[in-house]
Amino acid sequence: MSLSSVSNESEGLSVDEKTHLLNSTHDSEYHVKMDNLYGGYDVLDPFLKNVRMRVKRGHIYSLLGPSAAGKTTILKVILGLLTPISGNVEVLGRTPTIKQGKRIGYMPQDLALYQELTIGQTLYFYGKLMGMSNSRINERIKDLTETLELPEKGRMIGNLSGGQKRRTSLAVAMLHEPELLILDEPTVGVDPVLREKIWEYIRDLTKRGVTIMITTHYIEEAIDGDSVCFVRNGEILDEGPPRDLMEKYNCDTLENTFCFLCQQRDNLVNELDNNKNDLVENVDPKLETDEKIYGNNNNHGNEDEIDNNNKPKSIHSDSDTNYESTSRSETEIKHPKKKGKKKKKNDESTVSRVFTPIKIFACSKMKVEILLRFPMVLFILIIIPGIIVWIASTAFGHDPYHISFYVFNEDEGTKTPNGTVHIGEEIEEALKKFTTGYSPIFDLRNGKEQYNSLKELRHAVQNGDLIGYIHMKKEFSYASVERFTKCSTNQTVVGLSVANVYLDMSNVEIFVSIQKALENSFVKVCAKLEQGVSTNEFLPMDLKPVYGTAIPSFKSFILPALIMVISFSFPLFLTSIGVVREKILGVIERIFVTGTSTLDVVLGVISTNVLTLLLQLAILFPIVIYGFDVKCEGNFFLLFLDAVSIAITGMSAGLLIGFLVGHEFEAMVFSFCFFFLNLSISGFSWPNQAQPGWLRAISQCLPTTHSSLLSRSIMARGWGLDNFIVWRGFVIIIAWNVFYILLTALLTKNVITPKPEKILGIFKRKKKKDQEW
Ligand SMILES: Nc1ncnc2c1ncn2[C@@H]1O[C@H](COP(=O)(O)OP(=O)(O)OP(=O)(O)O)[C@@H](O)[C@H]1O
Repeated sequence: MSLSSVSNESEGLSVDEKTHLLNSTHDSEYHVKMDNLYGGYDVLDPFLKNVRMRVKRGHIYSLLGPSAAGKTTILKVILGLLTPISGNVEVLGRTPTIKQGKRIGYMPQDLALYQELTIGQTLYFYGKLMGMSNSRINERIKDLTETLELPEKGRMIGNLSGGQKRRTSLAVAMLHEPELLILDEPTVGVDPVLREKIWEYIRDLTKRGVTIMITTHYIEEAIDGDSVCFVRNGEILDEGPPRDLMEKYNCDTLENTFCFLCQQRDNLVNELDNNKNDLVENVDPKLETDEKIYGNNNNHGNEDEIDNNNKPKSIHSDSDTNYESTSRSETEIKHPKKKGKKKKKNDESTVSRVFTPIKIFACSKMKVEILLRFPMVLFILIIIPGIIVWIASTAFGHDPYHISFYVFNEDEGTKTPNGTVHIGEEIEEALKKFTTGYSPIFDLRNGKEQYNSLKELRHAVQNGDLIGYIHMKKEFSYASVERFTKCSTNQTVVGLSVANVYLDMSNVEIFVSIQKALENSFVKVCAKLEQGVSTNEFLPMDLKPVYGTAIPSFKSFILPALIMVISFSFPLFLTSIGVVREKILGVIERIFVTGTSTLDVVLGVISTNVLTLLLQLAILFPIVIYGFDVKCEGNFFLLFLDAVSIAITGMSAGLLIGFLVGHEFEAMVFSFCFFFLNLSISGFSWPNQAQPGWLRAISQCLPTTHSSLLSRSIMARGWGLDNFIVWRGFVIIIAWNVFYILLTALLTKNVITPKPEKILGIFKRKKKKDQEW
């Protein structure tokens, strides 16, 4: 490779990376080297066993094998998406990490494309993640459109044919002209003419020093490659130039060669199984069997690399690799050495910045472009919180009205010096007048023909025809006058002056409203009996509000917290389900392979969601403050900050859930549980002060509790950042954000890590594939 071509291909690389590229292109004959590699999705049961391979620079290397043979798994190790359990692996002269991005192009087996983006938007997005300039991206789009016969760049991926989608996916992998191109079944669903063109194109690429690793089901197309590698059940059967292998095993096709190798391997395994009992004592039969199977059958094409004992030579000394060079027979599976201590100098160049603004912008732009594909959904998404709050403001906080209540008034009245008084009737009148914002609370039904006895009334309440009734006895007025004007303490008099109220108490809010209305009606009527005593003075207490109004409104209590609940829940659900969808599509993996960090993705998601949130709040706040007269006594900016920070908490929790689970259904269930747990103890609808001590302690740690408290404190109390409760609330919310984001970054450090999958067995996603070709 010439220096000029190196500089051409290294566009967008850091100085370290460029230096390394120059060194590596001169130093290394191989772009991929693997020795004694064990790895897979289960630490205790590695799928890849003793894999050894050599991929020469500028060669086309085909991985051939049946479905579920482990071809994709090998590619994932090379891409740094899967950490090996033991053994050596070196890609472009380094231990692979997902940060090697720009030097590798990857076309996954699944399309891994956003169906809602156009071809141009997709290529622009990945180009930006690769650090390419706009003009370079446009040039490459033009080249690739010609070479791969792509449809015009304005076409949406979702509307393309299977073959066109596959070619677009291939174009993404080739866009930045990588040194190593990894293609997982690029020719599936592509017509024979185009398949030939793709092979011609990749052959052409190899002339420029590009290495191609390709998996294919069309086994015979690999005949034109430089090397093939037969894989079965996670083992390499043999590798080498295709025609050499055919000659070696005396077969006329590659397919027959593969069948021959499989047969040979099965015979060996059977033979070993039969002899198992004869094996020497004290030798672990499994190890012995493994050694014979994996050790002796590694008849690779590069025989110069194999020592006299037919064991592959270690290409690297222990000092220049992160993994111990060891064969399975020498020692049990060893875990990778702790990284960092013995990090190669080369590896340091792969440590990219924690986040890159241009990548964040690219992620955010791509999300906005997808959102704009669904204008109706976007519109609903923006106005729906406003509608929810409007409906909630209309429904919450008012006293119930038109409650079916019966007054069973047997009171016959009594004579006083001022005339005859009918207290029962007066109470009935007072109850009738007791109205809420809309209507009288009570829908008094007192046609005596309807209910003639207390028994009938009780039955009506039991049947749900009435919510309750009040019974005033014949002597009710007489006894009330005796009790309140003459201060009689006679027990019979006191008993007769009591009206009995029977209520369906199953609904606490209705009970409280009825109780309040009854008490007020009684206070009004009975206070009149005490001459010269006004209604106010009947209760020797005057309530003066410090915060809020003399008659507290439930709306002022619930709406500020509801804004925060909405700000938290929408991003939580949308993000968790969105991330899982991207994971299933394979785009997350593809994005990570470009060297994009978790933080870039997270910040991209956050910035898009904050944009949506701003629009939501622009509708929501005016509805609450102007439409429903819930005053904001404090700093409006702080209230806004509260909503944004709890929304980011929702997003980061959603990201964490999304990265942890493997299916949309799981994401939905986990998000629901998480949301309702938060909601039920956050004091949103019932004061935290009512919770038992242990629950209160938990709720005091939750961001949602503090967000609700903050919104009420800012709106009703007018508190600012000088108040301990306010800044403590912000600190706790921000701390949770940092925690969720760091945990997500940690879990996605290696996109597929065996460890979390092992620990969280329920998240394990097993691809069940039959072993048939
Ligand atoms: N994420 C995963 N978690 C657990 N097991 C997995 C996962 N992905 C693949 N496997 C399993 O690993 C084995 C090898 O799968 P791999 O995808 O490497 O096969 P393949 O040779 O690429 O097959 P195909 O040609 O059908 O794509 C299979 O048994 C598969 O079920």
